[in-house]
Amino acid sequence: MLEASLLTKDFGEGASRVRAVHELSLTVQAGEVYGLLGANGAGKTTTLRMIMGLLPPTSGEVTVDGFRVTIEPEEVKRRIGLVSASTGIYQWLTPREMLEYFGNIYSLSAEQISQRIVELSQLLDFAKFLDRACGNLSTGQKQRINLARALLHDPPMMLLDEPTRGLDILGTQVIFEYIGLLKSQGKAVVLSTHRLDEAERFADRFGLIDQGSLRFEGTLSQLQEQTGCTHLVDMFVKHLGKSLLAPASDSPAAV
Ligand SMILES: Nc1ncnc2c1ncn2[C@@H]1O[C@H](COP(=O)(O)OP(=O)(O)OP(=O)(O)O)[C@@H](O)[C@H]1O
Repeated sequence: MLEASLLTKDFGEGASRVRAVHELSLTVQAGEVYGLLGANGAGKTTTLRMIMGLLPPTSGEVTVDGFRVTIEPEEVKRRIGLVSASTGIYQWLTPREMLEYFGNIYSLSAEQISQRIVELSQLLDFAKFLDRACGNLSTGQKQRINLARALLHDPPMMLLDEPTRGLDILGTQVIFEYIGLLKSQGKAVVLSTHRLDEAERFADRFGLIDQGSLRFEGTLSQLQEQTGCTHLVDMFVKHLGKSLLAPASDSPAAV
């Protein structure tokens, strides 16, 4: 489903040039949750942005469902949904209007849009406030609309960038259920998070990224074998400890 091959991203020029991601390769299959884990500034968001076609890689390639992001970025975008802590909501629109708006952007027909709104409002339990202004909804209710928006075009692949950041226990629970839903629907999921407990609970495989490079990769038992540690948190402290303590701006390798 997803294949990222030797992705590298440099920011800046000359002496101030910084390598945020260095020759990172990973694959994610349909129905699999891949936990992309790393400290602040490790390169997670930069990697996700390259996968989505929002940021051109300095070198390397991403293929989603057979489409190469450097050649057919629109085909790749069409196959990916993004949930990020910073996604905004249109305060003056109702959830129905907002989903109609995004459905049009994704070139869905009016019939497809109204069918998806019915399905998603049942799945994510927001039928009761479909026609209330988003500005008057609670944080948790707005979050459900954002989750629905990411699924509207029924993409086979979902990127979740720190999806529980800033959420309370109930909001976090909604995200947990959402990940379960994505898995049951056979989506390929990349979950980028600092929350190692969350990752350990949901991910089938993990990539531990440090200073832009994937240092360890595998299932929990493979990582346990590779690192000699039982839990993800111990792997971090033992093997990536220095970067956990370093300020974010010091993390990437200067090139
Ligand atoms: N547009 C940019 N220009 C210059 N440097 C950037 C840019 N975007 C990211 N970086 C740098 O690249 C490095 C990797 O950043 P990135 O946001 O990918 O890390 P991250 O793992 O997502 O971190 P966090 O968990 O803190 O969000 C950081 O040092 C960051 O400062």
